[in-house]
Amino acid sequence: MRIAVIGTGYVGLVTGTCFAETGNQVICVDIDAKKVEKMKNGVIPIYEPGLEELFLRNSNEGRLKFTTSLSEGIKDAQVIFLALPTPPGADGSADLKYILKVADDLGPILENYVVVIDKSTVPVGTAEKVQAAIAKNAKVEFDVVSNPEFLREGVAVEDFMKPDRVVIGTKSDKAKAVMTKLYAPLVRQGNPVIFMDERSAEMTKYAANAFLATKITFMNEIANLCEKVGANVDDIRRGIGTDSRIGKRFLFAGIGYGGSCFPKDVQALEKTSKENDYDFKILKAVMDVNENQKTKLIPMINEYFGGDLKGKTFAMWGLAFKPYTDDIREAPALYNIDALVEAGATIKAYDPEAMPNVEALVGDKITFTSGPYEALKDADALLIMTEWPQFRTPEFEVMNVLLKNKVIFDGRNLYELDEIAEKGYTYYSIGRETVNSKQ
Ligand SMILES: NC(=O)c1ccc[n+]([C@@H]2O[C@H](COP(=O)([O-])OP(=O)(O)OC[C@H]3O[C@@H](n4cnc5c(N)ncnc54)[C@H](O)[C@@H]3O)[C@@H](O)[C@H]2O)c1
Ligand SMILES: O=c1ccn([C@@H]2O[C@H](COP(=O)(O)OP(=O)(O)O[C@H]3O[C@H](CO)[C@@H](O)[C@H](O)[C@H]3O)[C@@H](O)[C@H]2O)c(=O)[nH]1
Repeated sequence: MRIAVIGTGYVGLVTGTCFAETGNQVICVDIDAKKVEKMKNGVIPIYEPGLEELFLRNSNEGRLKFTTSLSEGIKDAQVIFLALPTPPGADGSADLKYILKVADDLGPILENYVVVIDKSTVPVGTAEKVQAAIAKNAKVEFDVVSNPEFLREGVAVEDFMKPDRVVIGTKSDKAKAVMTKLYAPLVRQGNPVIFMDERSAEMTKYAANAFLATKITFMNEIANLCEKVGANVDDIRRGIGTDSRIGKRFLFAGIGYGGSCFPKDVQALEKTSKENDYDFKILKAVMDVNENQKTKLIPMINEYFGGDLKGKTFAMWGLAFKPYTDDIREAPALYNIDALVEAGATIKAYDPEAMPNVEALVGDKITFTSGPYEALKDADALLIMTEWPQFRTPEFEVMNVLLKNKVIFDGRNLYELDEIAEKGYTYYSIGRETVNSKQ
């Protein structure tokens, strides 16, 4: 099949690359000329495990191409994916300007029947808006389909190539046939393609993200209560996660959810509810709890240092919003950097992938080190923001020498309490008893 993908962010690049890998001819279109030039030269613009290999193979074998020209990109395409940003607008609702601009531009240049696919996360009713925007100037038949994407950053290739399910919103039999053929190589037995109408498909995406954000937030609230009653949230997680009705995944308490999706999508769904005269109370509570959770370690840090952080130096391990990505959008680390710098502290940070992105954002507000141990030298404490696997089994003997105080504030519960007590550390974590080795 001949496929055009408009927008080469995370979703566009993974969609284009994976569909090239299944034997299609793919052209990716982006207005960012520098990025397109890079990709034409075989340079992948994001860090995503496993993607570069597929990107290079399919580029080299001529199945994956790049252009800045929309008309060149969509020429002879049978399907056009819209993988464009839908950031929060001033009022929190998803801003559709990128999607509707491309829809406007597509109308006059379509030359034959095509299926236009909304891959972006868009509010209910967007497929109808896209349909109307294209129809204003279209001279040929076309269908607009809602096909939300459920991939997670860090495991995006795996999620895309072996999806739990594919959701397709369309009432057109012609579009259904095209979509079925397109996804046939990706859908394993038992992992279905689920057809529904456009509005339900759009709503499914928000329901999935809001449900997962709520699940995490529920555990964060359980963690906050555990701290007050002297229980251990990790035991609670194991205790409830083994109930198959609850499930083991997305029950990890921590310093809140971040990333480019959960925060904006929960906000957008709440906005949709409001616009439709529905008071979605849970979502408001989820946003409220998550807001506080992100800087949950700050009061603990203040408690330890007697409320004065001026002149203190903190080593920060992890900056990305989650491991295996360089994405820092809504990363809890950024909120902690702001709070600590505001309080007069200095930060030395290390992240295996995300340092260039943070540097571009915060400049010399903090310093960066070439490895995790370099960050510890003369630091008053260690803060853990992201659960990169290399932080899980550190050389405590090396740490003992470098850190000024044997104290760790861990936003990701990386260490067992008895292990850390044995090493002589004071250890603050989430939803667990504080290990106090100060005396
Ligand atoms: N990032 C994820 O993990 C993820 C997963 C599922 C769904 N989504 C959704 O997918 C959508 C895209 O997300 P993303 O993270 O890939 O976005 P992104 O912001 O990383 O990238 C979007 C790309 O679109 C390009 N663009 C903007 N206007 C354009 C135009 N007129 N023509 C061509 N290109 C244009 C930008 O230059 C950029 O490269 C969003 O709706 C998001 O909510 C994201
Ligand atoms: O038990 C958990 C699981 C996740 N998180 C946090 O939740 C956020 C999101 O994590 P994750 O869902 O793994 O990453 P994303 O790449 O943002 O993926 C989410 O957002 C995408 C964009 O919509 C969807 O496609 C995915 O299905 C959905 O999982 C991160 O800050 C994680 O640290 C926790 O705190 N505890």
